[in-house]
Amino acid sequence: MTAAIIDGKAFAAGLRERVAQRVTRFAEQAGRAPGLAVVLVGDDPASAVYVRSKGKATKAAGMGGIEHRLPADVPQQALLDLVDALNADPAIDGILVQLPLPGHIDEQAVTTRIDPDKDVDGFHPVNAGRLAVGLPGFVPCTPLGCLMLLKDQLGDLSGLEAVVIGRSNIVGKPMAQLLIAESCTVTVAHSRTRDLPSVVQRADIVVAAVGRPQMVKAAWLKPGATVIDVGINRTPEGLVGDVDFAGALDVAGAVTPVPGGVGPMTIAVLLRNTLISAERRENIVGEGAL
Ligand SMILES: Nc1nc(=O)c2c([nH]1)NC[C@@H]1CN(c3ccc(C(=O)N[C@@H](CCC(=O)O)C(=O)O)cc3)C=[N+]21
Ligand SMILES: [Mg+2]
Repeated sequence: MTAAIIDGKAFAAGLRERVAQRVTRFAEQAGRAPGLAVVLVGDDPASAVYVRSKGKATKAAGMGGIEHRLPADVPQQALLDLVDALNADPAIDGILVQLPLPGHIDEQAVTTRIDPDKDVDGFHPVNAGRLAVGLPGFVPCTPLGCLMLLKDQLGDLSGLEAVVIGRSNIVGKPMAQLLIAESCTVTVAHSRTRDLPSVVQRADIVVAAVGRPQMVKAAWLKPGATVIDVGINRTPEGLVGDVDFAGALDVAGAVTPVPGGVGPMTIAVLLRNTLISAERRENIVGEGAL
């Protein structure tokens, strides 16, 4: 048996195209483009690469992208002051402060300073709360991108057994909330889980977000399972996910590759969230499905 390879890169390109269509209509009605501010502190090369690709995608979608670079030793107060200024700027619809931040800066303090209605990352506790209770808000880009791929692959998810490996605020917890809302039976596994192989064995859906290269073994999977690999691990052998991809191809029903799976979805959903923020802020009803 050979699993289907879920083409996240192609799905993301389609989503970006649909976003760009709606951006055109937004700009006609609002007299301006949606604006996304990306803040990068320090000069970590991997972060700089992500920020650059976000900037390119933003412009390709017809949006305004404003990049703010601050030195690695910037005082926390200066970063908070910048966030305050972006919160108050009517041309800015979305604010993203690239994580991780240097050790002297309290990430929670920064994330919580962003206006929840410009928080296109969905990291603010108000947005986490909105997701938990089913109110409209911003959903973190990576788990929302995973959900889009799952629904595209499987249709209705109701009643399926889903296992999320990882309990981060950025991926694991919001992923679990989204799957609960789709009426899956959800298990969240983590580093203290006893007998992870047997937990994964019952899953129709596996979302792996642990950050450990090829940690999820093919032998753990239920035959036909749909496997979403959120891991992006840089190894001497190149970029690899959290799942043994080659092995999974023989057992799974469908699996996302790394690269070309979840990663491109993260950026496409960021553009979607920024467009939705702009439409809400200008009271414009978007037309055309996303
Ligand atoms: N506030 C904040 N929001 C984020 O969304 C955020 C962040 N901080 N910090 C860093 C992580 C990482 N991240 C990725 C985005 C795109 C790819 C992506 O496009 N990956 C491609 C290419 C990978 C490559 O070649 O490096 C792929 O998987 O195919 C990956 C990772 C967003 N992040
Ligand atoms: Mg940190």
